[in-house]
Amino acid sequence: MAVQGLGAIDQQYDGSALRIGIVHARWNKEIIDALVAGAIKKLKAFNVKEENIIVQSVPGSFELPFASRSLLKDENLKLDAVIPIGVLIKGSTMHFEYICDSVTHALMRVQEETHKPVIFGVLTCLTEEQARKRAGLDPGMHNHGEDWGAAAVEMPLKYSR
Ligand SMILES: Nc1c(NC[C@H](O)[C@H](O)[C@H](O)CO)[nH]c(=O)[nH]c1=O
Ligand SMILES: CC(=O)[C@@H](O)COP(=O)(O)O
Repeated sequence: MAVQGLGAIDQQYDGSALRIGIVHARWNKEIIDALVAGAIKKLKAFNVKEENIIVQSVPGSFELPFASRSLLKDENLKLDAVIPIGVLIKGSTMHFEYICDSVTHALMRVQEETHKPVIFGVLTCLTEEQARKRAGLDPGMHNHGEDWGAAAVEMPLKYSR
């Protein structure tokens, strides 16, 4: 079993001045909703204000890079980081592999182009069971959305402000 969860938090972070975007896909809604809730729960635990958490949705994970870049470049939003959230579950074709690979690389490019943290919130699962466990919907693992919320606070406070 892979080591679970973030490494221990290395210092106390105060996210009260941060503005964080969450953009989520609409595929696999029950799992997505749990991951988004986990991310928001952790953002608030780090004092990020509810009004400073901007949540939007896109059709699927393939649209996450475009939306993430648009949110980060939106001068009206003034986001410090974005958490793209998607759940990709292997089907019967190679569609899964191509989306996983392209979205992963595209999200990294958004980070490099915008110089703002893009937290990797995409589950790339072979089964629905794997995805449900990683959203905390079934026992055995924690809600990975909480990890992503914590990372979205740490990174801009450490590197972007
Ligand atoms: N199969 C999954 C998809 N597929 C849809 C694509 O992400 C994209 O929206 C479509 O190809 C139009 O461009 N998306 C997920 O998020 N999860 C899946 O399991
Ligand atoms: C991740 C996907 O695109 C996948 O769920 C689509 O299923 P299929 O490969 O059977 O078309």
